[in-house]
Amino acid sequence: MEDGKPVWAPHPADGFQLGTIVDIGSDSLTIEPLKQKGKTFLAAINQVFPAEDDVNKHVEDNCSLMYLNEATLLNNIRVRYSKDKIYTFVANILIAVNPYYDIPKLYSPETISQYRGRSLGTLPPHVYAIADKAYRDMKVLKMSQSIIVSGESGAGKTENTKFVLKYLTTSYGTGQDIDERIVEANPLLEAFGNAKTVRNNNSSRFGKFVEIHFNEKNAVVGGFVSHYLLEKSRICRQSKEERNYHIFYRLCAGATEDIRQKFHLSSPDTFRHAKLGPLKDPLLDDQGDFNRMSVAMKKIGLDDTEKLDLFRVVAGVLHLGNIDFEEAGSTSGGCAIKNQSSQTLEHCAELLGLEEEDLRVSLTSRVMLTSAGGAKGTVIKVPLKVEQANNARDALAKAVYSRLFDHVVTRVNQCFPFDSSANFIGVLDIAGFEYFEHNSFEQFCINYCNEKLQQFFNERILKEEQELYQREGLGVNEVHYVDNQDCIDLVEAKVLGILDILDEENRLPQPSDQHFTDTVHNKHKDHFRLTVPRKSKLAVHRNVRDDEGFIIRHFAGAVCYETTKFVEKNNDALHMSLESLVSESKDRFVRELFENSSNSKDMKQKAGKLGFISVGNKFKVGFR
Ligand SMILES: Nc1ncnc2c1ncn2[C@@H]1O[C@H](COP(=O)(O)OP(=O)(O)OP(=O)(O)O)[C@@H](O)[C@H]1O
Repeated sequence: MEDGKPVWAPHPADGFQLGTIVDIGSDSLTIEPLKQKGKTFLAAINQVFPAEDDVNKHVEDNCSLMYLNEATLLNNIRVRYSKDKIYTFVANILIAVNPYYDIPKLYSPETISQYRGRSLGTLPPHVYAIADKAYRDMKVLKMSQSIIVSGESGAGKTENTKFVLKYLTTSYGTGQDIDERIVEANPLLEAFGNAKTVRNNNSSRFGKFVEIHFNEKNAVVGGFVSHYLLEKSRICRQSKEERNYHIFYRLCAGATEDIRQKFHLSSPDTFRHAKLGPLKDPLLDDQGDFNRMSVAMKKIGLDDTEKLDLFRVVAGVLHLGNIDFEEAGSTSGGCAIKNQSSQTLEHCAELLGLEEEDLRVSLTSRVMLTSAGGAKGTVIKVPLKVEQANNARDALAKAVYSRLFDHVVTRVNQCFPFDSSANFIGVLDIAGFEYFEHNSFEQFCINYCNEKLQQFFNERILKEEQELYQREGLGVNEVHYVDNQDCIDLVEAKVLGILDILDEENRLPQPSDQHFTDTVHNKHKDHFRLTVPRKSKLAVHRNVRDDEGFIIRHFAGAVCYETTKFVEKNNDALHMSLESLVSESKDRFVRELFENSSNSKDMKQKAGKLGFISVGNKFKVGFR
């Protein structure tokens, strides 16, 4: 840093501030802000950085800055953002900042045609430039390519993913129906897999990898969507200010009178699973979205019967949530369905193709096979307590809805079939890093995935690039970065990892969140990445007891997880009586939802043995 020249220094409250150094201490500098003369503040020496000569000038690629440091990189993006230039390159990586409004012409057909066939860097940074590079690389290298989209919840991943799809199908499609179908599949997926959260009115609650397939002549021939675990807990419980999946509200708001009557629908506030969060949001138009979704369904080829099948099951899940139980008042210690719920039970049975009496029995008792004693293998019916029946009801709702979502994805894939393809361009869009005031098992799983993605980025960009520089003899100084393997091990290591500790807890005769949390702390007493909530910088977390939560220091920041319901949320098992009930539904569609599940038999066996199927473990396997 040169004498008298402006520097960037981290202000205690206002981010990096431009100022001059007025005094030098042993480990800190006194900075006088250029805009607030006299209001000096202290900053650590190693966090004060030289500023560019003209801080209002911006460059299209961060790599072209004279000084490369955290402050100059951020300032460049900030200056560009203020001029509606939301995209910035870092060599062949693209940074996008969410503008939260439609920038005129940014994604127009003219802009699409401008980027066609143009090398990276010849036009202003744009997501179209990345899509075109992927296409040209696929063509030249004759290899499939993938684009990874990563960022916090609400950063704009899904929107940019859609721009990539639109760009590729418009520029390199065959002008046939299929191009439009690939783009139109999104509203349907989003209706069933997205929800309003505190961060994002249209937050994807599932991860996806979308492949656009090309033939030998490099023209679009079809697409394929793979999805990763839908956030199931949302189906029965949402945090304050959040909603369930869009489809529940859209169906209530937009269904025709005929459908409303047939499916016994009314306003969302009459349904337990839809009324928790805000019913109305000024930015959400459930009725309009229902109409748009219906148009999209038609465009991708869903006929009326298929549409009604989907809606009927959604209505069934809504009614299921309204079934209430009370103590049976007999010596059995079990429970019964409340009288007020009898009509709901009837509706639910009708919509899901079940016998009302069978549903009643399966929700209030479970069938078990004795495994010991003289009567080995005898079927006995065990009455459920109110709490257990509530759990069984919710487990059924989650199972039915998530199978329905699997079906939606499968059905979407049938809309853009292809016989063969030469290569594909894949776009990975998974739920972004999340941290709230209160974080639970969902945030834990999502952040673990993002930790894995960050590791991939570290390996691919930082490690491999540096190895290449070394091999080619470029005297570039080594860039040190924080390896996050220790954080990943903390979560996924065999036996000692948090996910395995949680699975172990689920297998105990009387699992508890407190015992699980204590075990995590005991097994990782001095782990750099793990600490007790008391150590949080935020007062709200300091009230959380040691056996009620833990803090993990993630690559993107420390997150305090409250472990209440971790054990319950980690268990995906549906008791066998309910599982067989729905698998034998009179309704062909419902029956097939359960028949078609790829590993349902395997799962049933596991659930039978352990009474437990691990959600966390599914995440772990999914992201290997
Ligand atoms: N380029 C853009 N132009 C205009 N609006 C945008 C753009 N990118 C994002 N948005 C707005 O921000 C909202 C959130 O973006 P998006 O859903 O893509 O975030 P996300 O990163 O996928 O979040 P999540 O991880 O929660 O799914 C969008 O619904 C849209 O309103």
